[in-house]
Amino acid sequence: MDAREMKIKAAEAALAHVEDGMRLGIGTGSTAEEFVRLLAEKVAEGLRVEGVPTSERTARLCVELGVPLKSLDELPELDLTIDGADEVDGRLRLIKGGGGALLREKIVASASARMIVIADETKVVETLGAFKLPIEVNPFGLVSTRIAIEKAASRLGLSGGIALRTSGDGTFTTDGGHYILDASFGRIPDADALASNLNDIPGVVEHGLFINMASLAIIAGPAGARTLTAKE
Ligand SMILES: O=C[C@H](O)[C@H](O)[C@H](O)COP(=O)(O)O
Repeated sequence: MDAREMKIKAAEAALAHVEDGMRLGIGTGSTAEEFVRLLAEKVAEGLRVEGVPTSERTARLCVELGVPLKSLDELPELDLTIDGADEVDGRLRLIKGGGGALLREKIVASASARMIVIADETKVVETLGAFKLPIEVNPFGLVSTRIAIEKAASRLGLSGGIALRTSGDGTFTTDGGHYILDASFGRIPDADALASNLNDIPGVVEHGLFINMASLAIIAGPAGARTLTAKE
């Protein structure tokens, strides 16, 4: 089974959690897009759902495939969000934002009664941090904010490069008009402490640590899909 087939397996298993009439948060990324394709087939067969997309990219795909959309202001409380992740640990803590959609993803997941993560086996880790942690920042005061992040990380014994994300020949800009700093910490032994320290930095708009948000992860490997629930 190749990587795409594993993503489809995880997306198929997630679809089983979608019920008629649900208000859905719809994630961003290649795995979430497999979910959108399968969801669109069910919508064409008569399933009634309303989706809130977590990015302009996801919104475009939903419109193209006929998945009905609303804004989060129109549907401020959602039943379920289904989204991908860049890393998942045993407590279902996540790193997200590889595609730059972390802010809207976190807002939408927070507005949802449940969040299910879909991913292939390669995303499951013992300790978060091998994937560079995306940190969304306000362009104003970028250098000061980067220094504040370095100091906060250093207080927790973390070090590593913090790079401004680029795209093509310019700076990558999120749907919200912010920049992303990708932090190469390598290993984040205390993700909860890092999340809380980053939350305290004014120039940080949001970070890619999703803690206590996912209630279930559907992980697909060569042998099929399995579910993970948070270990106590
Ligand atoms: O900003 C992007 C999102 O957090 C994605 O859900 C994450 O990067 C995983 O994407 P993919 O399914 O393409 O690996």
